[in-house]
Amino acid sequence: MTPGARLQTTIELLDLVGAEPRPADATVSQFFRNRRFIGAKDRADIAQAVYRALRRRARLGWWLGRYEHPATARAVAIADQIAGEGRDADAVAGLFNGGKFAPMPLDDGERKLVRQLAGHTLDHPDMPDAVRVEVPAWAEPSLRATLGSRFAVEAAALIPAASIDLRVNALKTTREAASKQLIADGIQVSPTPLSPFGLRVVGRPSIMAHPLYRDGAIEIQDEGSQLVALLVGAQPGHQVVDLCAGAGGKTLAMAASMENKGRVIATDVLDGRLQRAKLRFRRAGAHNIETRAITGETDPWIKRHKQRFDRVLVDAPCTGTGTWRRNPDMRWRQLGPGLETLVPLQARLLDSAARLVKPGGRLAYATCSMLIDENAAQIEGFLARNPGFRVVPLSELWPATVGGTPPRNEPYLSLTPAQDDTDGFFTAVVERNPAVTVDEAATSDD
Ligand SMILES: C[S@@+](CC[C@H](N)C(=O)[O-])C[C@H]1O[C@@H](n2cnc3c(N)ncnc32)[C@H](O)[C@@H]1O
Repeated sequence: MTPGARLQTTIELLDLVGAEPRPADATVSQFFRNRRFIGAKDRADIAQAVYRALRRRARLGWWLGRYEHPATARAVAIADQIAGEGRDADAVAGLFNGGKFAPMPLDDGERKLVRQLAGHTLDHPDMPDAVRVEVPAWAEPSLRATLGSRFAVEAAALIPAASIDLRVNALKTTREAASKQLIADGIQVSPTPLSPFGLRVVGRPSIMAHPLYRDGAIEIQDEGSQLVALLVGAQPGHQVVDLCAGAGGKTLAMAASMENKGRVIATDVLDGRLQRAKLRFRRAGAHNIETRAITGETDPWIKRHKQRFDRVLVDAPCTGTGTWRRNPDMRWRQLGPGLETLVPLQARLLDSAARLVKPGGRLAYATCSMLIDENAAQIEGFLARNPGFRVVPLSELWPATVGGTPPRNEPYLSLTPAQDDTDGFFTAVVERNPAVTVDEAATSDD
């Protein structure tokens, strides 16, 4: 492809990502599936340019606002090239020549924009803090409340692309053996610092084509997710519920901790996701998982299974603010429900999940959010409503589940990209008072 054709394709894709009501990665994959004639190198360059513009969207938008130019995909691409990449303004203008597959010539407004942007760099001292670190207005107050003086550092760490992490499936192999095989096959990996089952991949090689992936011996899973699943403390023989199991990533990790002994029930409101997860369970050799579609947190199945389970995980639907490194478009386009819907839903999920927990059993609550309203504030609200539960602090939990000492001496685990080089994750574990007998507790819960 010529540079002009690559730029035009980038603009088309930026337009589509903004218009399609689904996550950018789904739009990007579909776009290339429909254009198999685009070679691998061009595809990688175009995808990289699209993601780069999404990661800089606030700053590019700020420049366009400064020069009162509408934020069209063409203008975003122009600003990205000149202010973002430091390319010569005339050379960029020259790509808009209306040639075969190249972008149409610039209009008057765009020509003016090119002149105005010439010589500027992406950051500018007049930019508000939140723009500089790419935080949208809807998340800024909550993120500031959570992070305090670490706001700018943490938000900046959410901008670059995340590494690929693998979880080695202990049902099939060991971390050492998997690591050896991957390295022998030219995929550079190193052990993750916190998860004993994690490998961090260098670069972005294709993992899904590797035999270890096809055999279910490795899964793609952020180190943070691996830690969440470990902290649940599911042991061989336990009865476990993964209430919001989705694609089953954490279900599988728990099944591995249980060595296929005992039972995990994976529930979700989306049956399609559970059906797809089943294939994944099979590939991983996890035989102790049952799936069950539920209608929601008030499903009668929950009432019928009061106090039956040793461990219950609520990996709650959330804003996903901790995953912005992987999904940069999520900052700007709210595809799912907002905080005002999610916070009460999370509280209801917690209260319902609590009903399933045996005396002495544990309820783990996790989000991939970094907002206090979805995290510590939820647990505090839960404890106020459910005095029969106590927090199991990280100092007690970590040595027995992950092993070693926790990264910080805090009651809950709050992983962040700046501190831990993981996605932003929150996990709290609470335990039902073991002294309450099943009958008493069942009555008090009705
Ligand atoms: C964060 S995702 C779960 C990711 C999954 N645990 C994993 O590790 O791959 C949250 C899930 O909650 C599900 N969900 C949303 N509302 C729910 C409800 N009321 N009851 C149960 N699941 C719900 C969503 O369908 C979604 O799959």
